[in-house]
Amino acid sequence: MAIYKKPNRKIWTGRTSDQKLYLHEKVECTDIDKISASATQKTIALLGYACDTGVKRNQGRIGASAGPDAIRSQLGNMPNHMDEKSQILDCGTIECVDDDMEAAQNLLSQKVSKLLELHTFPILLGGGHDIAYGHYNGLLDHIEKDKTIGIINFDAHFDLRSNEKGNNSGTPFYQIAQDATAGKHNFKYLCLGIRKDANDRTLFETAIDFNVEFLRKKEFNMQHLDAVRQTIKDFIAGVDYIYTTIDLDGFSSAYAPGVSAASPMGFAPDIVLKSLWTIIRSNKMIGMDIAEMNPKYDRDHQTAKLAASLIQYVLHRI
Ligand SMILES: N=CN[C@@H](CCC(=O)O)C(=O)O
Ligand SMILES: [Mn+2]
Ligand SMILES: [Mn+2]
Repeated sequence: MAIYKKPNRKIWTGRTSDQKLYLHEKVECTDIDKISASATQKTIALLGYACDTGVKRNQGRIGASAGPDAIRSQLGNMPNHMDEKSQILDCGTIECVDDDMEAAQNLLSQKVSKLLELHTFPILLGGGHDIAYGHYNGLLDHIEKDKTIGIINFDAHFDLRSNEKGNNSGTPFYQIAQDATAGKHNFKYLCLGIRKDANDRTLFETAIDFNVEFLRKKEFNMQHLDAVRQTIKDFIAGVDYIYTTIDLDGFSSAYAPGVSAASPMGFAPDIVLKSLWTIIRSNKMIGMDIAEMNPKYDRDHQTAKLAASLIQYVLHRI
């Protein structure tokens, strides 16, 4: 079972002003069914995915179910540089009940489709990386049947583990690839930040079998900025829409200690921001999420602040 929990206004606190200088003053809390957005207005819709069942099933450190609220808490106190006419909505959270991750993914998909129908741009807050299966399917259900969604994943991991023994936080892109093989859609997947010390040989083989494009962490840094940009641009040119997913464990633990699987050798934020800009400029992005936020292992809210900063970066530019 899964529950849709309405947004909690109380989480949105921070410095106060009479000019909406801070995001908690700009955010409107609204039930998805009560959204009144228009196609001419830019509306960002935040939706939480409070689930770490996939992490638990994948033998990881649990705690990511508290991720969405940890990100909200940090985002609220950030400066608001959004256009006056644009809106940011907190649309609540999907909660996983009795470890029924599939029900949570399913409900998430339905809500994502609804958010697109309402002309909003969804930014989802995780939660384990199983968020990706629910998010992608919600986007897929909304778009025209002959169109292709390209997935851009910032991650240390492919998350292409077989789901033969069940679904978990390490299987979402394998599940999407399997659905594609069954004829549901095209599978186009670019993974940025892959490392040999974080993926075994079989995962590299699976990636090759599914024609996954990827940049290793040694190629995904500011020294290779032009090549990174070109890879992203070429990938985007071959698809109709982009779904962006950021797994916080792709970042080095120096930047993101609060994750389910620690990553000392991960990438740095600067190359992610440059990449996000390339994606945003394409005007093809229809959804984005931030996964694996685990406040239990965070230090000084550093990871939650990083997640909030990434969202803030997108808010002003999309
Ligand atoms: N979503 C994360 N998945 C990683 C976890 C790696 C780890 O536990 O060290 C994976 O399955 O590869
Ligand atoms: Mn990862
Ligand atoms: Mn991942």
